[in-house]
Amino acid sequence: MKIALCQTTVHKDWHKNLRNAERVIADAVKSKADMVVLPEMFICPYNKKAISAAAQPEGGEAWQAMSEAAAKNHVYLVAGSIPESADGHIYSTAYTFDREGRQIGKYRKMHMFDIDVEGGQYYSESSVITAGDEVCVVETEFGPIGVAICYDVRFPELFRLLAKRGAKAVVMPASFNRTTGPAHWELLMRARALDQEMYVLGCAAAGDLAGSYNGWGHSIAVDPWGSIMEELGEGPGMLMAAVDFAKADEVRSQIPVLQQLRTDIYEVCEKTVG
Ligand SMILES: NC(=O)CCC(=O)C(=O)O
Repeated sequence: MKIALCQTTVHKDWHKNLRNAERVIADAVKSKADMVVLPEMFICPYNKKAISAAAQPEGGEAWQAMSEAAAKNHVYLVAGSIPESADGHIYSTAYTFDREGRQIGKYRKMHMFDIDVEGGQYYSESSVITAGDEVCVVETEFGPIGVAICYDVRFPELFRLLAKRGAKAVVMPASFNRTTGPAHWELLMRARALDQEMYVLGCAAAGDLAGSYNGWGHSIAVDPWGSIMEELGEGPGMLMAAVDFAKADEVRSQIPVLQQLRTDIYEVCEKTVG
């Protein structure tokens, strides 16, 4: 399976970002992508005002454009994240569409990026976004693929749940920053890949020093052995990762940590919410 990570620049005008997304999706398919992934909040700058202004319900203009782009290009599409308005809240939502443009997955970012690093990055995502509470795995003809978003990568429990649901690859729309990016991004992506012996593919927004958020870029593909397959720099670009689900099986059989878990002593289990 070929998965394209499209590291786009995010402009102020969300219509412009949608048109750009349509262009990069078509380009990725020309390069034979089976699935295209876009960055977290690819339609608007990553700040409270822009997120609130671009928020729209499921089925709204951005959803429609992405569904049509998936169908037109006959490709699976993880449409980054889009600010979704629902019940008086805004969620950071990753919709996944199949090759016919049907929605086959909906993931609302579960862990809020609320940090305050002395002399570095401050962010209070929960002041605008409401956290989701459902784990998401989408079915494709290649196998099940998990979806998570950016800060979620710091929570191994979520990745354990995704693996328990059968995921051998997890795709992650993301937008790390220049404080934690250089220190943690690669390390976290490799750690999660190795924990569950799965592919972890992070699609970040391009860095933009003139923008309101200090994005780090560096979209990355990590294999089930924990090796970096490829990593982009800060500018816009596309990374094409060849994902072979048999490789996850191979690593899992050679180092069978997932069978050696001491579930008699500890366990990660999913609680039913609501
Ligand atoms: N958009 C995000 O969730 C950013 C996460 C991040 O930068 C981190 O350090 O974690």
